[in-house]
Amino acid sequence: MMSICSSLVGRFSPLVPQPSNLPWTTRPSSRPFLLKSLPTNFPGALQKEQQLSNLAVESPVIETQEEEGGDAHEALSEVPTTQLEEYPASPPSSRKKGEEVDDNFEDRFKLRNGREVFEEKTYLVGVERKGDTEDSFGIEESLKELAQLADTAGLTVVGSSKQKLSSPNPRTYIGSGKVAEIKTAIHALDVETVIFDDELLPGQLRNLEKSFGGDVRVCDRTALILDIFNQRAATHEAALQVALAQMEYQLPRLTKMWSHLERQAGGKVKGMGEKQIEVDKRILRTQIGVLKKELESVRKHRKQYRNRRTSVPVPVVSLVGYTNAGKSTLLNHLTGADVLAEDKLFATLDPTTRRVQMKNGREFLLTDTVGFIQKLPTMLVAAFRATLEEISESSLLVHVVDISHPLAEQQIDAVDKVLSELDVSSIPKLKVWNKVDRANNPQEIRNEAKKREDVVCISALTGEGLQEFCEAVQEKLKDSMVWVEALVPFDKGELLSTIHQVGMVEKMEYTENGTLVEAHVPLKFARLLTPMRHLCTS
Ligand SMILES: Nc1nc2c(ncn2[C@@H]2O[C@H](COP(=O)(O)OP(=O)(O)OP(=O)(O)O)[C@@H](O)[C@H]2O)c(=O)[nH]1
Ligand SMILES: [Mg+2]
Repeated sequence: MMSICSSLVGRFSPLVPQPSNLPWTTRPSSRPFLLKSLPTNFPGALQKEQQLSNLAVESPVIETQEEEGGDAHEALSEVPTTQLEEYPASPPSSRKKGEEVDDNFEDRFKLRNGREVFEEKTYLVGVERKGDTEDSFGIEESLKELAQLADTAGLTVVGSSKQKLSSPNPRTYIGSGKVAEIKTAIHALDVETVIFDDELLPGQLRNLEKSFGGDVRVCDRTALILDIFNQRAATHEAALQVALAQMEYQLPRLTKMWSHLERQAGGKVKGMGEKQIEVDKRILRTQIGVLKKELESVRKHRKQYRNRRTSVPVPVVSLVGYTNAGKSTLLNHLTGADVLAEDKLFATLDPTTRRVQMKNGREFLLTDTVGFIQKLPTMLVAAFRATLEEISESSLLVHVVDISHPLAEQQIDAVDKVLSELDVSSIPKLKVWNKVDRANNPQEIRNEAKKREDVVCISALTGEGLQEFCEAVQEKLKDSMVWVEALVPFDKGELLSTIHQVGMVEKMEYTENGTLVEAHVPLKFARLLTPMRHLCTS
Protein backbone atom coordinates (compact mmCIF):
# COMPACT_ATOMS: atom_id res chain seq x y z
CA MET A 1 0.00 0.00 0.00
CA MET A 2 1.25 3.41 -0.81
CA SER A 3 -0.23 6.20 1.16
CA ILE A 4 1.43 9.39 2.04
CA CYS A 5 2.17 8.80 5.67
CA SER A 6 2.60 5.08 5.58
CA SER A 7 5.40 5.43 3.11
CA LEU A 8 7.14 8.11 5.06
CA VAL A 9 6.62 7.45 8.67
CA GLY A 10 5.96 3.75 8.60
CA ARG A 11 2.57 3.78 10.24
CA PHE A 12 0.43 0.71 10.31
CA SER A 13 -1.69 0.32 7.28
CA PRO A 14 -5.36 -0.26 8.01
CA LEU A 15 -5.00 -3.57 6.24
CA VAL A 16 -2.08 -4.77 8.27
CA PRO A 17 -3.18 -6.48 11.46
CA GLN A 18 -1.83 -4.51 14.37
CA PRO A 19 -0.29 -6.48 17.20
CA SER A 20 -2.53 -5.66 20.12
CA ASN A 21 -0.37 -6.91 22.94
CA LEU A 22 2.49 -4.56 22.35
CA PRO A 23 2.94 -1.46 24.49
CA TRP A 24 2.87 1.09 21.66
CA THR A 25 -0.22 -0.13 19.86
CA THR A 26 -2.30 2.49 21.59
CA ARG A 27 -0.42 4.97 19.51
CA PRO A 28 1.33 3.37 16.57
CA SER A 29 1.97 6.71 14.96
CA SER A 30 4.47 7.53 17.67
CA ARG A 31 6.80 4.80 16.53
CA PRO A 32 10.00 6.08 15.07
CA PHE A 33 10.15 6.45 11.32
CA LEU A 34 10.86 3.27 9.50
CA LEU A 35 12.40 2.99 6.11
CA LYS A 36 9.41 1.43 4.41
CA SER A 37 9.82 3.38 1.25
CA LEU A 38 13.29 2.35 0.22
CA PRO A 39 13.40 1.27 -3.38
CA THR A 40 13.49 -2.48 -3.58
CA ASN A 41 16.38 -2.27 -5.99
CA PHE A 42 18.49 -0.58 -3.36
CA PRO A 43 21.05 -3.18 -2.23
CA GLY A 44 20.42 -4.35 1.28
CA ALA A 45 17.28 -2.26 1.60
CA LEU A 46 15.18 -5.02 3.04
CA GLN A 47 17.78 -6.10 5.50
CA LYS A 48 18.26 -2.56 6.77
CA GLU A 49 14.56 -1.92 6.99
CA GLN A 50 14.13 -4.99 9.09
CA GLN A 51 16.97 -3.99 11.35
CA LEU A 52 15.48 -0.62 12.06
CA SER A 53 12.01 -1.98 12.48
CA ASN A 54 13.28 -4.57 14.94
CA LEU A 55 14.92 -1.86 16.93
CA ALA A 56 11.68 0.02 17.05
CA VAL A 57 9.87 -3.02 18.35
CA GLU A 58 12.19 -3.28 21.30
CA SER A 59 11.60 0.30 22.34
CA PRO A 60 8.36 1.26 24.01
CA VAL A 61 7.05 4.63 22.98
CA ILE A 62 5.71 6.66 25.82
CA GLU A 63 2.90 9.13 25.26
CA THR A 64 4.00 12.73 25.07
CA GLN A 65 2.56 14.88 27.83
CA GLU A 66 2.50 18.41 26.57
CA GLU A 67 0.63 20.94 28.67
CA GLU A 68 -2.53 22.12 27.03
CA GLY A 69 -3.30 25.80 26.50
CA GLY A 70 -1.74 28.70 28.36
CA ASP A 71 0.65 29.57 25.58
CA ALA A 72 1.59 33.21 25.81
CA HIS A 73 3.20 33.15 22.39
CA GLU A 74 -0.01 31.89 20.91
CA ALA A 75 -2.02 34.74 22.36
CA LEU A 76 0.35 37.22 20.77
CA SER A 77 0.61 35.66 17.37
CA GLU A 78 -2.89 34.46 16.73
CA VAL A 79 -5.34 36.46 14.71
CA PRO A 80 -9.06 35.60 14.83
CA THR A 81 -9.65 32.36 13.00
CA THR A 82 -11.03 32.35 9.50
CA GLN A 83 -14.11 30.52 8.30
CA LEU A 84 -13.85 26.83 7.65
CA GLU A 85 -13.82 26.29 4.00
CA GLU A 86 -14.90 23.04 2.53
CA TYR A 87 -14.29 21.37 -0.79
CA PRO A 88 -17.27 19.49 -2.21
CA ALA A 89 -16.99 16.83 0.39
CA SER A 90 -18.17 13.35 0.85
CA PRO A 91 -21.04 13.39 3.36
CA PRO A 92 -19.96 13.15 6.98
CA SER A 93 -19.90 9.53 7.88
CA SER A 94 -21.83 8.19 10.79
CA ARG A 95 -18.99 5.88 11.74
CA LYS A 96 -18.62 5.53 15.47
CA LYS A 97 -15.33 5.10 17.21
CA GLY A 98 -14.16 1.52 17.10
CA GLU A 99 -16.70 0.61 14.45
CA GLU A 100 -15.55 -1.34 11.40
CA VAL A 101 -14.38 0.46 8.27
CA ASP A 102 -16.86 1.91 5.72
CA ASP A 103 -18.60 -0.23 3.16
CA ASN A 104 -16.69 1.32 0.29
CA PHE A 105 -13.34 0.79 1.99
CA GLU A 106 -12.13 -1.68 -0.63
CA ASP A 107 -13.18 0.70 -3.43
CA ARG A 108 -10.77 3.28 -2.13
CA PHE A 109 -7.76 1.25 -3.24
CA LYS A 110 -6.78 2.58 -6.64
CA LEU A 111 -4.03 1.76 -9.08
CA ARG A 112 -1.74 4.72 -9.77
CA ASN A 113 1.45 4.50 -11.77
CA GLY A 114 1.38 0.76 -11.38
CA ARG A 115 1.09 0.95 -7.59
CA GLU A 116 -1.75 0.41 -5.21
CA VAL A 117 -2.80 3.65 -3.57
CA PHE A 118 -5.31 4.00 -0.78
CA GLU A 119 -7.43 7.10 -1.39
CA GLU A 120 -7.25 8.54 2.09
CA LYS A 121 -9.68 11.28 3.03
CA THR A 122 -7.52 14.32 3.45
CA TYR A 123 -7.91 17.73 5.00
CA LEU A 124 -5.60 20.63 4.14
CA VAL A 125 -4.38 23.40 6.42
CA GLY A 126 -2.58 26.55 5.33
CA VAL A 127 -1.13 29.46 7.25
CA GLU A 128 -0.88 32.95 5.89
CA ARG A 129 1.99 34.80 7.47
CA LYS A 130 1.28 38.42 8.23
CA GLY A 131 3.70 40.51 6.25
CA ASP A 132 4.02 38.02 3.37
CA THR A 133 4.87 40.04 0.33
CA GLU A 134 2.11 40.51 -2.19
CA ASP A 135 4.04 38.94 -5.02
CA SER A 136 4.39 35.63 -3.21
CA PHE A 137 1.87 32.83 -3.64
CA GLY A 138 -1.27 33.79 -1.75
CA ILE A 139 -2.72 31.36 0.75
CA GLU A 140 -5.63 30.48 -1.55
CA GLU A 141 -3.34 29.59 -4.44
CA SER A 142 -0.88 27.77 -2.26
CA LEU A 143 -3.72 25.64 -0.85
CA LYS A 144 -5.01 25.01 -4.36
CA GLU A 145 -1.56 23.78 -5.31
CA LEU A 146 -1.44 21.62 -2.19
CA ALA A 147 -4.79 20.10 -3.23
CA GLN A 148 -3.28 19.34 -6.66
CA LEU A 149 -0.28 17.73 -4.98
CA ALA A 150 -2.62 15.66 -2.78
CA ASP A 151 -4.57 14.58 -5.85
CA THR A 152 -1.34 13.62 -7.60
CA ALA A 153 -0.44 11.51 -4.57
CA GLY A 154 -3.80 9.75 -4.83
CA LEU A 155 -5.49 11.35 -1.82
CA THR A 156 -9.06 12.63 -1.71
CA VAL A 157 -9.30 16.18 -0.40
CA VAL A 158 -12.52 16.66 1.58
CA GLY A 159 -11.91 20.06 3.19
CA SER A 160 -9.46 22.77 4.04
CA SER A 161 -8.85 25.51 6.53
CA LYS A 162 -6.52 28.46 6.82
CA GLN A 163 -5.31 30.89 9.43
CA LYS A 164 -3.52 34.20 9.44
CA LEU A 165 -0.64 34.33 11.92
CA SER A 166 2.18 36.74 12.59
CA SER A 167 4.36 33.79 13.52
CA PRO A 168 3.66 30.08 13.81
CA ASN A 169 2.87 28.56 17.17
CA PRO A 170 5.95 26.61 18.25
CA ARG A 171 3.83 23.78 19.70
CA THR A 172 1.13 23.24 17.12
CA TYR A 173 2.03 25.61 14.27
CA ILE A 174 -1.55 26.95 14.30
CA GLY A 175 -3.34 28.39 17.34
CA SER A 176 -5.25 26.25 19.82
CA GLY A 177 -8.63 27.63 18.75
CA LYS A 178 -7.91 26.61 15.20
CA VAL A 179 -6.74 23.18 16.32
CA ALA A 180 -10.09 22.65 18.07
CA GLU A 181 -12.03 23.91 15.05
CA ILE A 182 -10.18 21.59 12.69
CA LYS A 183 -10.59 18.69 15.09
CA THR A 184 -14.37 19.07 14.97
CA ALA A 185 -14.34 19.31 11.17
CA ILE A 186 -12.10 16.35 10.54
CA HIS A 187 -14.04 14.07 12.85
CA ALA A 188 -17.28 15.08 11.15
CA LEU A 189 -15.75 14.39 7.75
CA ASP A 190 -14.05 11.15 8.79
CA VAL A 191 -10.69 12.48 7.73
CA GLU A 192 -7.69 10.16 7.87
CA THR A 193 -4.89 12.58 7.01
CA VAL A 194 -4.33 16.26 7.69
CA ILE A 195 -1.70 17.96 5.55
CA PHE A 196 -0.11 21.27 6.44
CA ASP A 197 1.09 23.52 3.64
CA ASP A 198 4.41 24.25 5.34
CA GLU A 199 7.15 22.13 6.77
CA LEU A 200 6.34 21.29 10.40
CA LEU A 201 8.81 20.64 13.17
CA PRO A 202 8.78 17.05 14.44
CA GLY A 203 7.34 18.19 17.80
CA GLN A 204 4.56 20.12 16.07
CA LEU A 205 3.61 17.04 14.03
CA ARG A 206 3.42 14.97 17.18
CA ASN A 207 1.46 17.52 19.19
CA LEU A 208 -1.04 17.99 16.38
CA GLU A 209 -1.62 14.25 16.02
CA LYS A 210 -2.17 14.06 19.73
CA SER A 211 -4.59 16.99 19.71
CA PHE A 212 -6.60 15.68 16.77
CA GLY A 213 -6.76 12.28 18.43
CA GLY A 214 -8.11 9.06 16.95
CA ASP A 215 -6.14 7.67 14.07
CA VAL A 216 -5.70 10.96 12.28
CA ARG A 217 -2.28 11.31 10.69
CA VAL A 218 -0.60 14.66 10.31
CA CYS A 219 1.87 15.31 7.50
CA ASP A 220 3.47 18.35 5.95
CA ARG A 221 3.98 19.58 2.42
CA THR A 222 7.53 18.25 2.32
CA ALA A 223 6.38 14.73 3.23
CA LEU A 224 3.70 14.94 0.54
CA ILE A 225 6.15 16.03 -2.16
CA LEU A 226 8.63 13.35 -1.10
CA ASP A 227 5.85 10.79 -1.32
CA ILE A 228 4.91 11.87 -4.84
CA PHE A 229 8.52 11.64 -5.90
CA ASN A 230 8.65 8.20 -4.32
CA GLN A 231 5.56 7.06 -6.20
CA ARG A 232 6.82 8.45 -9.47
CA ALA A 233 10.49 7.49 -9.43
CA ALA A 234 10.75 5.25 -12.46
CA THR A 235 14.46 4.81 -12.90
CA HIS A 236 17.09 3.47 -10.56
CA GLU A 237 18.75 6.86 -10.24
CA ALA A 238 15.50 8.68 -9.42
CA ALA A 239 14.61 6.01 -6.84
CA LEU A 240 18.00 6.43 -5.19
CA GLN A 241 17.70 10.21 -5.15
CA VAL A 242 14.26 10.07 -3.56
CA ALA A 243 15.32 7.47 -0.99
CA LEU A 244 18.22 9.71 -0.05
CA ALA A 245 15.96 12.75 0.34
CA GLN A 246 13.52 10.75 2.45
CA MET A 247 16.25 9.53 4.77
CA GLU A 248 17.60 13.03 5.19
CA TYR A 249 14.07 14.13 6.06
CA GLN A 250 13.75 11.30 8.57
CA LEU A 251 17.09 11.78 10.31
CA PRO A 252 16.29 14.86 12.45
CA ARG A 253 12.79 13.63 13.10
CA LEU A 254 14.11 10.36 14.40
CA THR A 255 16.29 12.25 16.87
CA LYS A 256 13.48 14.39 18.21
CA MET A 257 11.13 11.47 18.41
CA TRP A 258 13.43 9.48 20.62
CA SER A 259 14.52 12.39 22.75
CA HIS A 260 11.03 12.39 24.24
CA LEU A 261 11.57 8.96 25.75
CA GLU A 262 13.72 9.98 28.64
CA ARG A 263 11.80 13.09 29.47
CA GLN A 264 8.49 11.30 29.51
CA ALA A 265 9.80 8.42 31.55
CA GLY A 266 10.74 10.86 34.30
CA GLY A 267 14.41 10.08 33.97
CA LYS A 268 13.96 6.44 35.07
CA VAL A 269 15.41 5.13 31.85
CA LYS A 270 18.00 7.82 31.53
CA GLY A 271 20.32 7.10 28.69
CA MET A 272 18.08 4.52 27.06
CA GLY A 273 16.49 6.87 24.56
CA GLU A 274 19.83 8.40 23.83
CA LYS A 275 21.36 5.03 23.13
CA GLN A 276 18.48 4.12 20.87
CA ILE A 277 18.74 7.37 18.95
CA GLU A 278 22.42 6.75 18.41
CA VAL A 279 21.81 3.24 17.09
CA ASP A 280 19.00 4.36 14.78
CA LYS A 281 20.90 7.38 13.59
CA ARG A 282 23.94 5.26 12.88
CA ILE A 283 21.86 2.85 10.79
CA LEU A 284 20.30 5.73 8.89
CA ARG A 285 23.67 7.36 8.31
CA THR A 286 25.13 4.08 7.07
CA GLN A 287 22.24 3.76 4.66
CA ILE A 288 22.67 7.35 3.55
CA GLY A 289 26.35 6.60 2.93
CA VAL A 290 25.56 3.45 0.91
CA LEU A 291 22.96 5.37 -1.11
CA LYS A 292 25.36 8.21 -1.85
CA LYS A 293 28.01 5.76 -3.08
CA GLU A 294 25.54 3.98 -5.30
CA LEU A 295 24.28 7.30 -6.66
CA GLU A 296 27.86 8.30 -7.37
CA SER A 297 28.43 5.20 -9.47
CA VAL A 298 25.14 5.67 -11.38
CA ARG A 299 26.14 9.25 -12.11
CA LYS A 300 29.60 8.25 -13.27
CA HIS A 301 28.01 6.03 -15.89
CA ARG A 302 25.71 8.79 -17.01
CA LYS A 303 28.61 11.23 -17.23
CA GLN A 304 30.53 8.80 -19.43
CA TYR A 305 27.49 8.54 -21.66
CA ARG A 306 27.19 12.32 -21.72
CA ASN A 307 30.86 12.70 -22.64
CA ARG A 308 30.40 10.30 -25.53
CA ARG A 309 27.43 12.35 -26.60
CA THR A 310 29.26 15.66 -26.39
CA SER A 311 31.99 14.33 -28.69
CA VAL A 312 29.34 15.02 -31.34
CA PRO A 313 29.22 18.81 -31.14
CA VAL A 314 25.43 19.18 -31.32
CA PRO A 315 24.35 21.94 -28.94
CA VAL A 316 22.24 20.92 -25.95
CA VAL A 317 19.14 22.93 -25.05
CA SER A 318 17.55 22.24 -21.64
CA LEU A 319 13.89 22.78 -20.81
CA VAL A 320 13.37 24.04 -17.28
CA GLY A 321 10.27 25.39 -15.56
CA TYR A 322 7.54 25.06 -13.00
CA THR A 323 5.91 21.66 -12.69
CA ASN A 324 3.02 21.18 -15.14
CA ALA A 325 4.21 24.06 -17.39
CA GLY A 326 4.29 21.77 -20.44
CA LYS A 327 7.99 20.88 -20.81
CA SER A 328 7.41 17.23 -21.68
CA THR A 329 4.58 18.12 -24.05
CA LEU A 330 6.95 20.48 -25.88
CA LEU A 331 9.67 17.83 -26.09
CA ASN A 332 7.17 15.27 -27.36
CA HIS A 333 5.74 17.64 -29.97
CA LEU A 334 9.16 18.61 -31.32
CA THR A 335 10.80 15.22 -31.28
CA GLY A 336 8.01 12.67 -31.45
CA ALA A 337 9.25 11.37 -28.11
CA ASP A 338 6.91 9.55 -25.79
CA VAL A 339 7.71 11.19 -22.46
CA LEU A 340 4.84 11.01 -19.95
CA ALA A 341 2.99 14.32 -20.01
CA GLU A 342 -0.09 14.65 -17.85
CA ASP A 343 -2.05 17.09 -15.79
CA LYS A 344 -0.36 16.00 -12.57
CA LEU A 345 2.49 17.61 -10.70
CA PHE A 346 5.95 16.11 -11.10
CA ALA A 347 5.17 13.87 -14.05
CA THR A 348 8.85 13.93 -15.01
CA LEU A 349 11.68 13.10 -12.64
CA ASP A 350 14.42 12.01 -15.01
CA PRO A 351 16.10 14.02 -17.69
CA THR A 352 15.31 12.81 -21.21
CA THR A 353 17.26 14.01 -24.23
CA ARG A 354 16.10 13.89 -27.84
CA ARG A 355 17.39 15.27 -31.10
CA VAL A 356 15.42 18.05 -32.76
CA GLN A 357 15.87 18.28 -36.50
CA MET A 358 14.82 21.52 -38.10
CA LYS A 359 13.53 21.95 -41.62
CA ASN A 360 16.73 23.81 -42.58
CA GLY A 361 18.82 20.75 -41.63
CA ARG A 362 20.13 22.18 -38.40
CA GLU A 363 19.88 20.21 -35.20
CA PHE A 364 20.04 20.56 -31.46
CA LEU A 365 19.53 18.23 -28.53
CA LEU A 366 16.59 18.97 -26.28
CA THR A 367 16.60 17.84 -22.62
CA ASP A 368 13.49 17.65 -20.45
CA THR A 369 14.08 18.06 -16.69
CA VAL A 370 12.29 17.70 -13.37
CA GLY A 371 9.88 20.58 -12.69
CA PHE A 372 10.24 23.06 -9.85
CA ILE A 373 7.69 24.16 -7.28
CA GLN A 374 7.44 26.87 -4.65
CA LYS A 375 8.58 25.77 -1.17
CA LEU A 376 10.61 23.00 -2.80
CA PRO A 377 11.99 20.92 0.07
CA THR A 378 15.68 21.68 0.42
CA MET A 379 16.63 18.03 0.72
CA LEU A 380 14.99 17.41 -2.64
CA VAL A 381 16.93 20.21 -4.28
CA ALA A 382 20.06 18.71 -2.76
CA ALA A 383 19.19 15.16 -3.84
CA PHE A 384 18.33 16.25 -7.38
CA ARG A 385 21.20 18.69 -7.62
CA ALA A 386 23.30 16.34 -9.74
CA THR A 387 20.44 15.80 -12.18
CA LEU A 388 19.79 19.51 -12.33
CA GLU A 389 23.46 20.33 -12.60
CA GLU A 390 23.47 18.64 -15.97
CA ILE A 391 21.64 21.66 -17.22
CA SER A 392 24.71 23.72 -16.37
CA GLU A 393 26.42 21.96 -19.27
CA SER A 394 23.80 23.06 -21.78
CA SER A 395 24.29 25.76 -24.37
CA LEU A 396 20.87 27.27 -23.74
CA LEU A 397 18.19 27.16 -21.04
CA VAL A 398 14.60 27.38 -22.20
CA HIS A 399 12.36 28.45 -19.33
CA VAL A 400 8.87 27.09 -20.07
CA VAL A 401 6.08 29.10 -18.42
CA ASP A 402 2.39 28.19 -18.22
CA ILE A 403 1.19 31.65 -19.22
CA SER A 404 -2.46 30.65 -18.75
CA HIS A 405 -1.84 30.08 -15.04
CA PRO A 406 -3.11 32.89 -12.78
CA LEU A 407 0.16 32.81 -10.86
CA ALA A 408 2.50 32.64 -13.85
CA GLU A 409 4.60 35.54 -12.50
CA GLN A 410 5.06 33.87 -9.11
CA GLN A 411 5.94 30.58 -10.78
CA ILE A 412 8.58 32.37 -12.86
CA ASP A 413 10.07 33.81 -9.65
CA ALA A 414 10.09 30.39 -7.97
CA VAL A 415 11.95 28.91 -10.96
CA ASP A 416 14.42 31.79 -11.09
CA LYS A 417 15.10 31.24 -7.40
CA VAL A 418 16.05 27.58 -7.92
CA LEU A 419 18.09 28.46 -11.01
CA SER A 420 20.04 31.04 -9.03
CA GLU A 421 21.10 28.23 -6.68
CA LEU A 422 22.39 26.15 -9.58
CA ASP A 423 25.06 28.46 -10.88
CA VAL A 424 23.77 28.73 -14.43
CA SER A 425 23.85 32.51 -14.69
CA SER A 426 26.33 32.46 -17.57
CA ILE A 427 24.12 30.30 -19.82
CA PRO A 428 21.92 32.18 -22.32
CA LYS A 429 18.20 31.92 -21.59
CA LEU A 430 15.04 31.97 -23.62
CA LYS A 431 11.58 32.29 -22.11
CA VAL A 432 8.67 30.40 -23.62
CA TRP A 433 5.11 31.40 -22.80
CA ASN A 434 3.30 28.12 -23.25
CA LYS A 435 -0.41 27.21 -23.24
CA VAL A 436 -1.37 30.44 -25.00
CA ASP A 437 -4.33 28.49 -26.44
CA ARG A 438 -5.67 28.14 -22.90
CA ALA A 439 -5.25 31.76 -21.85
CA ASN A 440 -8.27 34.07 -21.42
CA ASN A 441 -6.68 36.75 -23.56
CA PRO A 442 -4.47 34.93 -26.11
CA GLN A 443 -4.13 37.84 -28.53
CA GLU A 444 -2.97 40.23 -25.81
CA ILE A 445 -0.41 37.69 -24.70
CA ARG A 446 0.88 37.15 -28.25
CA ASN A 447 1.25 40.93 -28.69
CA GLU A 448 3.02 41.32 -25.36
CA ALA A 449 5.44 38.49 -26.19
CA LYS A 450 6.29 40.14 -29.51
CA LYS A 451 7.28 43.32 -27.70
CA ARG A 452 9.67 41.47 -25.41
CA GLU A 453 13.11 40.28 -26.19
CA ASP A 454 13.82 36.64 -25.32
CA VAL A 455 10.15 35.62 -25.17
CA VAL A 456 8.38 33.28 -27.59
CA CYS A 457 4.68 32.56 -27.34
CA ILE A 458 3.67 28.96 -28.10
CA SER A 459 1.20 26.18 -27.55
CA ALA A 460 3.00 22.89 -27.15
CA LEU A 461 -0.40 21.23 -27.50
CA THR A 462 -1.59 22.75 -30.78
CA GLY A 463 1.85 23.42 -32.25
CA GLU A 464 1.34 27.18 -32.49
CA GLY A 465 4.62 29.09 -32.53
CA LEU A 466 6.88 26.04 -32.61
CA GLN A 467 8.61 27.06 -35.84
CA GLU A 468 9.27 30.47 -34.32
CA PHE A 469 10.50 28.74 -31.17
CA CYS A 470 13.05 26.68 -33.11
CA GLU A 471 14.27 29.79 -34.90
CA ALA A 472 14.60 31.65 -31.60
CA VAL A 473 16.58 28.71 -30.21
CA GLN A 474 18.93 28.86 -33.21
CA GLU A 475 19.35 32.58 -32.82
CA LYS A 476 20.06 32.21 -29.10
CA LEU A 477 22.49 29.37 -29.66
CA LYS A 478 24.61 31.83 -31.60
CA ASP A 479 25.40 33.42 -28.23
CA SER A 480 27.14 30.25 -27.14
CA MET A 481 29.01 29.82 -30.44
CA VAL A 482 32.14 31.34 -31.88
CA TRP A 483 32.55 33.08 -35.18
CA VAL A 484 34.90 31.31 -37.59
CA GLU A 485 36.21 31.91 -41.06
CA ALA A 486 37.82 28.77 -42.47
CA LEU A 487 39.03 27.36 -45.73
CA VAL A 488 37.89 23.75 -45.80
CA PRO A 489 39.87 21.59 -48.27
CA PHE A 490 37.81 19.62 -50.79
CA ASP A 491 38.90 16.29 -49.28
CA LYS A 492 37.30 17.33 -45.93
CA GLY A 493 33.81 17.66 -47.35
CA GLU A 494 32.20 15.93 -44.35
CA LEU A 495 33.21 18.92 -42.18
CA LEU A 496 31.02 21.16 -44.30
CA SER A 497 27.93 19.08 -43.62
CA THR A 498 28.72 19.11 -39.88
CA ILE A 499 29.05 22.90 -39.96
CA HIS A 500 25.59 23.05 -41.53
CA GLN A 501 24.25 20.63 -38.95
CA VAL A 502 25.55 22.18 -35.75
CA GLY A 503 26.43 25.74 -36.68
CA MET A 504 24.96 28.71 -38.44
CA VAL A 505 26.48 29.38 -41.84
CA GLU A 506 26.55 33.01 -42.96
CA LYS A 507 28.59 32.63 -46.13
CA MET A 508 29.98 29.81 -48.25
CA GLU A 509 32.16 30.29 -51.29
CA TYR A 510 34.00 27.78 -53.49
CA THR A 511 37.59 28.74 -54.26
CA GLU A 512 40.49 27.01 -56.01
CA ASN A 513 41.91 25.70 -52.72
CA GLY A 514 38.69 24.63 -51.03
CA THR A 515 35.45 26.01 -49.61
CA LEU A 516 35.58 29.31 -47.76
CA VAL A 517 33.11 29.26 -44.85
CA GLU A 518 31.97 31.98 -42.49
CA ALA A 519 29.83 30.64 -39.68
CA HIS A 520 28.95 30.53 -36.01
CA VAL A 521 29.94 27.12 -34.63
CA PRO A 522 30.09 25.55 -31.15
CA LEU A 523 33.40 26.16 -29.39
CA LYS A 524 34.36 22.48 -29.46
CA PHE A 525 33.86 22.32 -33.18
CA ALA A 526 35.73 25.58 -33.73
CA ARG A 527 38.79 23.88 -32.24
CA LEU A 528 38.53 21.12 -34.85
CA LEU A 529 38.60 23.79 -37.53
CA THR A 530 41.67 25.53 -36.11
CA PRO A 531 44.15 24.37 -38.78
CA MET A 532 41.78 25.51 -41.52
CA ARG A 533 41.17 28.82 -39.81
CA HIS A 534 44.89 29.33 -39.83
CA LEU A 535 44.92 28.63 -43.55
CA CYS A 536 42.23 31.16 -44.06
CA THR A 537 43.84 34.00 -42.17
CA SER A 538 47.34 33.46 -43.59
N1 LIG B 1 -4.02 23.66 -23.31
C1 LIG B 1 -2.74 23.32 -23.26
N2 LIG B 1 -2.33 22.35 -22.43
C2 LIG B 1 -1.01 22.04 -22.40
C3 LIG B 1 -0.07 22.69 -23.22
N3 LIG B 1 1.16 22.17 -22.94
C4 LIG B 1 0.97 21.22 -22.01
N4 LIG B 1 -0.34 21.13 -21.68
C5 LIG B 1 -0.94 20.22 -20.69
O1 LIG B 1 -0.41 20.53 -19.40
C6 LIG B 1 -0.25 19.34 -18.64
C7 LIG B 1 1.19 19.23 -18.15
O2 LIG B 1 2.03 19.03 -19.23
P1 LIG B 1 3.47 18.34 -19.07
O3 LIG B 1 4.12 18.39 -20.41
O4 LIG B 1 3.36 17.02 -18.39
O5 LIG B 1 4.16 19.38 -18.08
P2 LIG B 1 5.64 19.31 -17.49
O6 LIG B 1 6.17 20.71 -17.47
O7 LIG B 1 6.45 18.30 -18.21
O8 LIG B 1 5.33 18.84 -15.99
P3 LIG B 1 6.29 18.10 -14.94
O9 LIG B 1 6.89 16.93 -15.63
O10 LIG B 1 5.34 17.76 -13.87
O11 LIG B 1 7.31 19.10 -14.50
C8 LIG B 1 -0.67 18.19 -19.55
O12 LIG B 1 -2.00 17.86 -19.24
C9 LIG B 1 -0.57 18.77 -20.95
O13 LIG B 1 -1.46 18.18 -21.87
C10 LIG B 1 -0.54 23.73 -24.11
O14 LIG B 1 0.20 24.36 -24.85
N5 LIG B 1 -1.87 23.99 -24.07
MG1 LIG C 1 7.33 16.60 -17.55
